[in-house]
Amino acid sequence: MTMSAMGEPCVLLKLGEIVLKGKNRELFERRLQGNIKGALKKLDLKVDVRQRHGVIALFLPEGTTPERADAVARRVAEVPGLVWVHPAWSVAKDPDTVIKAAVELIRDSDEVKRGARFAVRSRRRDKRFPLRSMELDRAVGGEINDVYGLPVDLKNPELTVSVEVDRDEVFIYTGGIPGQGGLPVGSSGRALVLMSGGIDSPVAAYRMMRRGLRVDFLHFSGIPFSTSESIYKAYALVRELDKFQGRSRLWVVPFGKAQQSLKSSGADRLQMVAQRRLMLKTAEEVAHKVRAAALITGDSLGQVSSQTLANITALDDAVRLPILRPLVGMDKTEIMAEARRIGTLAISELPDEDCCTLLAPRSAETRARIEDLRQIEKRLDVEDLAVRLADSLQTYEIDA
Ligand SMILES: Nc1ncnc2c1ncn2[C@@H]1O[C@H](COP(=O)(O)OP(=O)(O)OP(=O)(O)O)[C@@H](O)[C@H]1O
Repeated sequence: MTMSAMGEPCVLLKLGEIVLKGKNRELFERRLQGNIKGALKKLDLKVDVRQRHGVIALFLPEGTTPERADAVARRVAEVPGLVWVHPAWSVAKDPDTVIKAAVELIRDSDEVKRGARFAVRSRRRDKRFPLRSMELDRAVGGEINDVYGLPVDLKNPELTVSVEVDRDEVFIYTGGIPGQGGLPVGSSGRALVLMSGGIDSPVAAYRMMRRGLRVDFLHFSGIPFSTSESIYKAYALVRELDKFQGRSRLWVVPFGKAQQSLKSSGADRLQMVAQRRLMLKTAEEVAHKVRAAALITGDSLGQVSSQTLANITALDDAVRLPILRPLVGMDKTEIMAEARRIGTLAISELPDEDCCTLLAPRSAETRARIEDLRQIEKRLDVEDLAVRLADSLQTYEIDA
């Protein structure tokens, strides 16, 4: 399709919750623009990012193919903060041009070939345009109906032609990709995700990135008593999640010996909760180093024995930083569906040797008493151990 005579290829982005922000809306918008530019770096295409009222328009170089524009749209749709991403055309701001462009826009589409039912939806962000939305709908729709003979169906159209009158131009498009919603990564600060190789923690990370947190990832491996497999898995997961924020970092703590010490100190039925408390204490030390203001875990209430209300209370007691648990009220099936959608499920389902099961007792405590845990920790000088573990970190920078 060549439409260069009538306009420029672009991608129109609809902002999510940012539009509800008051005074600092501009800050959010600027951060979102930065994140979008970062996401597009690898595509090697000169993209001109322009902020409009409630939308962002990405102008692409003249002659950009629709396939290339789609690739830009798909990439940008991964950036949190946007609700819709539409590959579009920007056309001159006068009714005749808009009508012609709309007719041309759909000329080669399957819907025209099979005589699909259609509707035009117009919107004006600039009220000075000579036609009102309804009049624009009728003018564009009438012409499409004349030229192609498509039937109009306003209730349940198979093809929707959208026309948006903006400050300097009019955008027209037919389809779009749903965005991630949420807020721009970084607008809520920074947090540290406790990242196992399982299904839940990557989803928890995604959920909190979408609420505006930039996250670092921390993985505990059973090394030296297990292989490096779980590290590869954590790395693969972080690589997959990196599309949502960019420049991700994975920190790995060899945890096997510490687990062994807990076992030797007679943790017994409390081994799992004691391990998790030590992980959290270590994570808190790491959080201070990377300036993270909260910890994130994939806990979901009642899913496994360590996630009873009593045990969660015992975990919260281990640290001062807030522990965010975005999956706490989600069912496993819901978590799995989301893991599939964000691309982490297949990686999580690969086999590995999780450090937690390494020294798991035959029956685990579901009602851990904080006093008992503190006793075990005192014998081990656990605070000092957490500091030493946090010092033994290995880093992996991800540049997906
Ligand atoms: N080896 C680990 N490294 C880092 N964090 C861990 C590790 N094991 C557990 N966690 C943290 O504790 C949470 C609960 O882990 P647990 O194994 O009890 O439950 P889970 O439902 O299997 O979680 P996941 O599916 O994320 O492994 C995880 O979501 C994660 O945040």
